[in-house]
Amino acid sequence: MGELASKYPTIVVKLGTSVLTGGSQLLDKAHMVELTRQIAALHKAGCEVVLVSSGAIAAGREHLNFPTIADNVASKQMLAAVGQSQLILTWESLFNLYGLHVGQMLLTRADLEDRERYLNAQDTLKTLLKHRIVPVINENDAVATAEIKVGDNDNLSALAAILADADLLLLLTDQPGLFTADPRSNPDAKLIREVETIDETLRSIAGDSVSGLGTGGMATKLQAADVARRAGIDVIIAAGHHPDVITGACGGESVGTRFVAHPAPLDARKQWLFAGPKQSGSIHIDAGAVKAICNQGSSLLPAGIVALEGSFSRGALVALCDEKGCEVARGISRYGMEELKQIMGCHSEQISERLQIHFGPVVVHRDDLVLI
Ligand SMILES: Nc1ncnc2c1ncn2[C@@H]1O[C@H](COP(=O)(O)OP(=O)(O)O)[C@@H](O)[C@H]1O
Ligand SMILES: N[C@@H](CCC(=O)OP(=O)(O)O)C(=O)O
Repeated sequence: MGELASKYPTIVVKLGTSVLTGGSQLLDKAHMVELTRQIAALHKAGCEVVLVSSGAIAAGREHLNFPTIADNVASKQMLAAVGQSQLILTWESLFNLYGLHVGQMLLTRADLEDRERYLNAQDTLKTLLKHRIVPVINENDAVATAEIKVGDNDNLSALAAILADADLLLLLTDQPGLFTADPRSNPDAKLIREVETIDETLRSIAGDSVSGLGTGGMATKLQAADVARRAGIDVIIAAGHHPDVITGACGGESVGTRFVAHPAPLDARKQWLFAGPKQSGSIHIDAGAVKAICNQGSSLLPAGIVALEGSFSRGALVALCDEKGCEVARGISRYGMEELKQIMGCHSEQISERLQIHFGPVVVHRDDLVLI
């Protein structure tokens, strides 16, 4: 590596709308130059850097001179369609200052849900990196409907980090990190420097976005951190306006809130399982099954099922919930909802008596299961 030393060979930097606009209604181009300079320095030092850039909707509003339009999905999709091209033009011209090119990748959940499409997206991303082009990722807002949307760029950036096999996910926002409460409404809130586990208590302090600019606030950043650290990726949430924040974070300086990567990360297929598809239903299981799955590494058998929710077919991703309704695991069901209605609560040997076609004694195999 060159003069600048980075602890992390592959980095995903996510820039929220709050950073790109500096809280205003306009893209803050001067600050975008500053962010580009830092990314280019890392690039020069030999790092692979992926950018997840929000700001399409804000850029569209600005480019159309703040039009009076209906507040609905179609209007937002129009703004995103106009703004995304402005945004990518801006990034391309800024990276050109440093002799670099960008490559645009617009993704939706549908691109990541299907394992083959996921692997295709991964190939494109890795080829861009191999050719030293800076991938710039955003959600494909212009076409994404609610059903196929990731919905926020924090979660999208965690998926991008998994796709890129990144070592660090850097979430840059308008706050110095995760606080003990939303600092906008709690002036006494304290910055949390390091997080080792993400649990319900931590989730309860991470609120939504109140600025009207961002999507998801700290709540989606915590979800993203959870997904990424389970994949063995360090995560830092920090202020996008902090001087040299990108180069500093990559050099190992203490900035913002750091989430330590899980010491025993999920393997590649389970990372995809946890991060890619949406659950299409829930299987409620009894206390014995919870214990077997969570403490003994067992598969789910029909005997432990007490109730079913939603509608899903064989091969779908489902949530496994305990008797209180809390999700304890997530996995691929080898039986569809209608088949499970007939075999729930029964012993595996009875499956063949109850179903004409059966797919083995196990409903969710331990290899297709991720604990929450
Ligand atoms: N515990 C918390 N610590 C820090 N910020 C919080 C917390 N809870 C909620 N927030 C809010 O999250 C916002 C950042 O998220 P968001 O508005 O979505 O920005 P971005 O565009 O960067 O994604 C902050 O402005 C803050 O008001
Ligand atoms: N895809 C949208 C941004 C969605 C989003 O998550 O925004 P943010 O919370 O600002 O990162 C856009 O480009 O406007």
